Amino acid sequence: MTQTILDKIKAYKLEEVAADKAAKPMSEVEAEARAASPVRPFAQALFEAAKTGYGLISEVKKASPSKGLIREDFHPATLAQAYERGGATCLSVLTDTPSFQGAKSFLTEARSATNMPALRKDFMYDPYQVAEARALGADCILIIMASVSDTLAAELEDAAFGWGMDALIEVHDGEELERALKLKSPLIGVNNRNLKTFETSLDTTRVLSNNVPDGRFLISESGLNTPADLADMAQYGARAFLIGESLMRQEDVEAATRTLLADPVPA
Ligand SMILES: O=C(O)c1ccccc1NCC(=O)[C@H](O)[C@H](O)COP(=O)(O)O
Repeated sequence: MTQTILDKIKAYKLEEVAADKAAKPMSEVEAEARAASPVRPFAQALFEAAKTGYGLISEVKKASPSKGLIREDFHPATLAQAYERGGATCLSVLTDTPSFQGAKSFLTEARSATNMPALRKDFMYDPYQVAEARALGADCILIIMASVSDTLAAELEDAAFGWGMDALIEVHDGEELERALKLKSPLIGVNNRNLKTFETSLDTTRVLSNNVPDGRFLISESGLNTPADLADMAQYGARAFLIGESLMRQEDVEAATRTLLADPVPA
């Protein structure tokens, strides 16, 4: 069977984590996590923003497997500040290096330059990475249901909650959504991009939104470009969005963020 990009990422990520553990034991990472900047309320910030407008998780993203280099002029702290001035609610910072040209330090730099809560955007397979996320200052972690078992997803979620963080549970189809709903987190991210094929369609949110029950908070992720896209997704119950590429391609990130959020459809 051919390997998907997710399989490849998982393989090198497990090696990376094993090397990290050998270099720095869990006890040291836990000590760093305990000493880190206090947790900022990620989910709560989105719930509040969605009452009167849209919640925006603005992504600090230099490159991707599907698009290659997205932004040459890339300074995480400056970009994060532009997002904040433009009205974003939260940050998402890619910390994976091989596929996204991200870095762990980008998370700390971006978050500490703003007052926004931050998501560690990475591929999580081990509670060690969750403690490390907190040590870097993260307020939320990502759990990609396409890439983990139910048991591991619950273990990662428990670890995040144990550190006082939130967990964004990401799904792309009905089966993953059903599994995600067995977890406790209210944050359900529907990724419009199929991470195995890169095919991106807003139909993913349109279809899956029917099966997101009351009490869960729907976040539409990927492939969102315009205010009309956001208004469209809002008709399906998504009042928060995770957006990277379309904002990262703008010269004036602050103005582009403001424009995107300017005219929300009423809640
Ligand atoms: O973006 C990719 O090409 C990608 C490939 C494989 C795994 C994950 C990938 N992206 C992660 C994301 O989900 C997006 O960075 C995020 O939702 C923002 O999407 P966009 O606004 O389309 O940059």
